[in-house]
Amino acid sequence: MLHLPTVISISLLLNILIGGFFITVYNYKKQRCYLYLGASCAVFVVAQIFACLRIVLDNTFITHYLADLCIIISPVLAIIGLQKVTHTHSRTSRHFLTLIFVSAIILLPIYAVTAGQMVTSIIIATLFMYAAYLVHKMKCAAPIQQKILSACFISHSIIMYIQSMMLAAPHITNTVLDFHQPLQAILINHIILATATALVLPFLLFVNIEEKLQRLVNHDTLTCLLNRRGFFMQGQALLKQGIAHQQSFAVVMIDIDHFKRVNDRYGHSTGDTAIKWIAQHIMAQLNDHDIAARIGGEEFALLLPDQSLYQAKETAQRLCDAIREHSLHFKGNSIDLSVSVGISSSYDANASIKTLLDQADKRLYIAKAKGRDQVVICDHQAGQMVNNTM
Ligand SMILES: Nc1nc2c(ncn2[C@@H]2O[C@H](COP(=O)(O)OP(=O)(O)OP(=O)(O)O)[C@@H](O)[C@H]2O)c(=O)[nH]1
Repeated sequence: MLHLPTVISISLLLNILIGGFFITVYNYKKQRCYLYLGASCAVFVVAQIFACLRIVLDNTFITHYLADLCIIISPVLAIIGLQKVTHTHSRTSRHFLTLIFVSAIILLPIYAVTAGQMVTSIIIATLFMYAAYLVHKMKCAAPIQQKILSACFISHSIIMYIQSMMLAAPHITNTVLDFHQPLQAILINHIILATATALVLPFLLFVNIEEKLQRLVNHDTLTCLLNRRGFFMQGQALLKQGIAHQQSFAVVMIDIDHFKRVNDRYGHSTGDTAIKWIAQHIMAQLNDHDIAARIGGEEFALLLPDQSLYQAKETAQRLCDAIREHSLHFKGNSIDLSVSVGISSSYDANASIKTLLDQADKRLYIAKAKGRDQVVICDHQAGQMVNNTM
């Protein structure tokens, strides 16, 4: 069996370090999830100190009542911190305050007897189950760590339920049962699991935040499509993959016609709505593996894997038709829009997103020059231009 004072000392030290780390991050980033997680570690440390005082202090109000209350408050703070990360905190914080208040009242007459410990175990077992559910629901790019954290919370919850049953057993069966050893083992497990949870949590949070930052860096906030950077990154990866499978690729450049007039006539906010409206039309034409981006003010780009030039032309044509045939209705105005499209395609193993985009841009320029609202798939070649004029 592990030596209890050693386990407690290591746990205290780790929780102080991790709590201090969270508070430092909070001071730097001002994100309240870190404050709650830091506070959770701090309260866990206080709970352990209160509980350890049993050795030298004969005051059950501090060593049992306050210790138990802190043991309940610590996971509550961790859960609120987790909810702030997952944005699921809307109304539950008030419920947690009520839970702490009700626990404080229930424990008051029973904290010095076994029932107090039992109630505390059941409350924190339930809190840990809820925390496991929150972690399980989290969208995260670190599935292994997410599973480890979930497993920590679930096993913690199970041992707390077992502890409450062991504490209740002698009273229910009316016999003297000696659970001293197993209860001590549970206490050690409880301390180890709480500390392990505090260790895995920061990693998961940083992966989560890194993911959000990546999203912000690679996506356009107005349309939620990829931005130019995201298009180049994802596009190049997709292109490489496709070349390995000898797939063809089409790159499509789309530009809204006379967009300046929309801004000048209806205002910039209507212009923004028009950009979003066009983005929705674009999304409606895409297959699962296609990628779409807003690569400039009123310029969009698509990468259509496994589509020939002519298949891409059909897709672009459908898009042109849909935009022309519908009007944008906004703030009492009915606005007619159209787009011009240039497409390039390649089977070439040396093709890059940049060269395909440059070629598509050239063809887009031709579409504009030819009168807009049309798809062009070929440069001037031998005096002939293959295009589709409306
Ligand atoms: N509302 C809004 N307008 C934007 C945004 N980004 C760029 N623009 C506007 O888009 C317009 C682009 O104008 P131009 O490049 O002259 O092109 P155009 O008027 O669309 O004409 P053609 O492309 O030649 O058909 C400019 O007026 C920009 O101010 C944006 O995010 N929101």
